[in-house]
Amino acid sequence: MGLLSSLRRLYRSQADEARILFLGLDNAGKTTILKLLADGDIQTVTPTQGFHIQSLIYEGFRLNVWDIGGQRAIRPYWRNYFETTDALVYVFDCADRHRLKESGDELSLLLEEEKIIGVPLLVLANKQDLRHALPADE
Ligand SMILES: Nc1nc2c(ncn2[C@@H]2O[C@H](COP(=O)(O)OP(=O)(O)OP(=O)(O)O)[C@@H](O)[C@H]2O)c(=O)[nH]1
Ligand SMILES: [Mg+2]
Repeated sequence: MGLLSSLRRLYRSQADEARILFLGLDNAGKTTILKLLADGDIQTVTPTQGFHIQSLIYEGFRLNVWDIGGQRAIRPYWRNYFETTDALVYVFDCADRHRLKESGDELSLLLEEEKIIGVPLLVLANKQDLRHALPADE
């Protein structure tokens, strides 16, 4: 799977597991992506209150993904999860054009955080199946 191999490449250590942080605005699709990767049922996905941990195994490598809720009230708690993170995945809802700026602003704030400096970042342009979605390269 492309995303899992990308995450594996982001993290070049010899260790056999990594801690990955999934962030992005509410409704971006973080939990859905993880459930799909884990072959889970995406019909039952509801907004994440707090956080959810999903373990994914890729070619013998374990990714422990911390999926944090993106609702505005929860965002101040994102920083509590920065410590010991090996990579950060930031998910954009490309179909929600009204909130692209808000999402970009949150990402900019994140990148100013000292604990995140040097942590590999993967930006995921989600919801590309929707006709009005902004293409990933934009
Ligand atoms: N069309 C489309 N819908 C998607 C996609 N990914 C997620 N969704 C839908 O987007 C909605 C929100 O998905 P979630 O996975 O709950 O979003 P989240 O980022 O985890 O949201 P929070 O937990 O509130 O931070 C759900 O209705 C999903 O079915 C996608 O790639 N395409
Ligand atoms: Mg969620």
